[in-house]
Amino acid sequence: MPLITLRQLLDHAADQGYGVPAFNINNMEQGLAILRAAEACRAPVILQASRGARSYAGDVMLRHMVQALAEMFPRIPIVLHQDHGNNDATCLSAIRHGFTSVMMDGSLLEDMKTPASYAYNARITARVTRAAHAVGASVEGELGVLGSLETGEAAAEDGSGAEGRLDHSQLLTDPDQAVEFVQATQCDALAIACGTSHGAYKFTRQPDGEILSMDTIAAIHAKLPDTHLVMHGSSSVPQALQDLINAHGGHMPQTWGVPLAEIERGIRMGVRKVNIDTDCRMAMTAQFRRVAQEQPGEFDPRKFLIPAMAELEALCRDRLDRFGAAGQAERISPISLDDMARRYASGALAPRIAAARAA
Ligand SMILES: O=C(CO)COP(=O)(O)O
Ligand SMILES: O=C[C@H](O)COP(=O)(O)O
Ligand SMILES: [Zn+2]
Ligand SMILES: [Zn+2]
Repeated sequence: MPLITLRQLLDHAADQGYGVPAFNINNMEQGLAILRAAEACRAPVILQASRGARSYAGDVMLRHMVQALAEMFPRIPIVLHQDHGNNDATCLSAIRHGFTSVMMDGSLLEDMKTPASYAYNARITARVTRAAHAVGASVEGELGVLGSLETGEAAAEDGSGAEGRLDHSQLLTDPDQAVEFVQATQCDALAIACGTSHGAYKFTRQPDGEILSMDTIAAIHAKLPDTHLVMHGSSSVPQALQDLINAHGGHMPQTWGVPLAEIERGIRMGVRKVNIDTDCRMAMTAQFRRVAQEQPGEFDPRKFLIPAMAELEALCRDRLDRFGAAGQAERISPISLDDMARRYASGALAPRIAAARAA
């Protein structure tokens, strides 16, 4: 089937009460593993490419790769989403290359390091949303800066993250401002900050409410019950993968990610898109290390990539299952971008925030 939009998928997920993992993709092996998982559990899926992925693989390669996946897995609804777009050009060029959805991350300036003002964020997100909706594509905005409530820092290892120390007011999305932001920008989905951060080193202990603020999500959902919320930095950093990496020559200091039970709780509170990259990286790397150590004479890359794909497929299957996306694929028939554009133009897809105003 043709690629579908994020908005169509998340409206369905909200209606049926499930969440959708958004897996980052850079190459064919990740694409095959993710789609094999989706096919096995009959789930829709979001593939997202960062700016780093676009320069690693190239826009033409990514476009054709995802088209090939859609052709190979015709029963699976696929969204192709730009992860952390930093300006209009990144988002609009993604749409030109066949992405059906973009994230305009105006919580940081274009350098993706400097926290931006609310006014800047609202202005650029509204502008990108107008342009994207004119051609039927969806937009995810972000309010609040991702970073650790333990240290006040964003993970430096990753392509997108604030530099310097942040205070609690920056690290936790303000629910009232979230209402204002959705109204001002008309975005389709809202990424929120609640103490998660990108990369493997999110928490120095099993997180509790002090350092992973699920209450923030509950408060935003209470004010914006119809807005699709997005959790970034949602890898669980499984102990088994840390152990597998470390047992085969790796050196990852002990760390904790976002417990799956907390993500499941988030899904019950309006979280519809759950961003996972680090876990996918760890799954493949663990198998690369295992094969390299157990078979030091091996030099065929496929002998590394085949078990790496199997490990990633198992991880993706687990997430699609646990978030409730399994079995949903056949319930979705694609709405074209042109039709989505008409629906936006008619006002039918405008954010519903009356309940928030009344509160
Ligand atoms: O949020 C992400 C991509 O936008 C990925 O987060 P992780 O680093 O936790 O996988
Ligand atoms: O935004 C976070 C993702 O993990 C993408 O990372 P990347 O920029 O290294 O591809
Ligand atoms: Zn951000
Ligand atoms: Zn992210």
